Amino acid sequence: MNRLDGRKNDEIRNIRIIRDYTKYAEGSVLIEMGDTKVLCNASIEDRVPPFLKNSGTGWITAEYSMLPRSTHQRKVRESSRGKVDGRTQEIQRLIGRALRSVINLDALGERTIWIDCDVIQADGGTRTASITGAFVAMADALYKLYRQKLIDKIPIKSFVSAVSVGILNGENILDLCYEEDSNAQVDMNIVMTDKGEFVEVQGTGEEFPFTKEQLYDLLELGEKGNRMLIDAQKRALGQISDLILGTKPQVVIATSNSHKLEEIGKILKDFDLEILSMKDVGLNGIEIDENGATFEENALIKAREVANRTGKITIADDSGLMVDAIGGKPGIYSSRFAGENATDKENNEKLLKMLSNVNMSQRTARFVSCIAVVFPNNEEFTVRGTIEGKIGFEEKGSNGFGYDPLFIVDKYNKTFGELPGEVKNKISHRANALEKMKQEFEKRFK
Ligand SMILES: O=c1nc[nH]c2c1ncn2[C@H]1C[C@H](O)[C@@H](COP(=O)(O)OP(=O)(O)OP(=O)(O)O)O1
Ligand SMILES: [Mg+2]
Repeated sequence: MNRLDGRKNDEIRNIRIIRDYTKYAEGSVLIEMGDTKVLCNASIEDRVPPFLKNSGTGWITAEYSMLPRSTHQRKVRESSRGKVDGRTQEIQRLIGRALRSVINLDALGERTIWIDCDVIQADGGTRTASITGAFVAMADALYKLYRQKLIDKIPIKSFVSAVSVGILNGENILDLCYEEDSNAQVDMNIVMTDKGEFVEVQGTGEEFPFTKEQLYDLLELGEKGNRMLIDAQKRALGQISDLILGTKPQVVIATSNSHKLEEIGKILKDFDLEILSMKDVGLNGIEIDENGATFEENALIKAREVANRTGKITIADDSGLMVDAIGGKPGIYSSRFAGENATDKENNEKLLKMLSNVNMSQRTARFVSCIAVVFPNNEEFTVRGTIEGKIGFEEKGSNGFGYDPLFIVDKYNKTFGELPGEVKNKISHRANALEKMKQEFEKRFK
């Protein structure tokens, strides 16, 4: 069957989760599922309803509302009508139940999390989108409490999301839009955790009762949809997701240079990170056009490309040698100094030749390493490290790579080729850049 928007039966609509959407709420998320858009805000209040007073336990409650012009025809505001209708009540209770099911309310302490879901555009599945978005808003709000050290861990037991499934013209379909929903014979909302458990199943076959077999098939489809939604939540939450799940953040080192991979990996050892190579993420050998005008631009080009392809935190390095006597060359062209596929040896020979008439005092140079870090939510930063030295008259030592045998480190009067790797990794341009990166990470990971 061809669906209205060309989707396959088991495909969800395009999902977009935008965090920090408004500025006052502790957690604020705009979730879009196709044309359905819901603003989900989570607010923390330092008290609980009377029935929980002095119990040490927290509470989560939700309100849901549709803006007047979220639908085809204007809908009177419930506040103007003076009462909340049955559908609204039913939905807000559903949202509250779904979120409470995954929170350890004891660990929350005597606090209430208010969840406000306001539908700004409705195209089917507003209650399910509300749950999926509200979970992210709630996680953000709880993370704030955690950062303020008001709670010692985020009291989330599982992720939770919701999706609709249904039977339309005899076929099982996932994530119905409004028009599909209004014509469906069977209509079901499925709320699930990341462990594949059901929190709630609401299914009706008003005109067309359904069989147990059909129910099983629909549950399976719902499971598939929820898995994709929880992936999207994890992506949107980034590091917070790792904190909740107790998993190590995965970081991809986007380099085709095995020496760099080794150096960066060693320097990052004291971080609680899972380091992945290009090979680990199946991107070994991809070509990235380093056409930027600066080290920073090139590092960002590499990191963005791999972050986009993997959805993981990505680190890239763009580095090179700058020699004063030749106006800072080879600079960003260091790896292709003697031609597009030049070897280290060819590059070194070319450099020695260009400097053959330059005496030692004029052979000052520095290595530059620019490290770019790109996060799945498109946040990014760059840092730069350098080390000063001089270019020798001949290659010395066989440690390291690239221009290392020619680069005499001021402090040691030895080349990087002669110095042991441990020494290089403590003082190099890359070590300096990574130290700055570490400071940036500490701001984000603690
Ligand atoms: O510690 C170093 N010791 C010696 N030479 C170095 C160093 N750090 C950078 N260099 C030189 C090697 C290469 O000629 C160029 C980097 O070029 P650059 O494009 O950043 O790296 P790349 O192409 O080898 O790997 P990739 O771009 O996949 O990360 O600077
Ligand atoms: Mg390169």
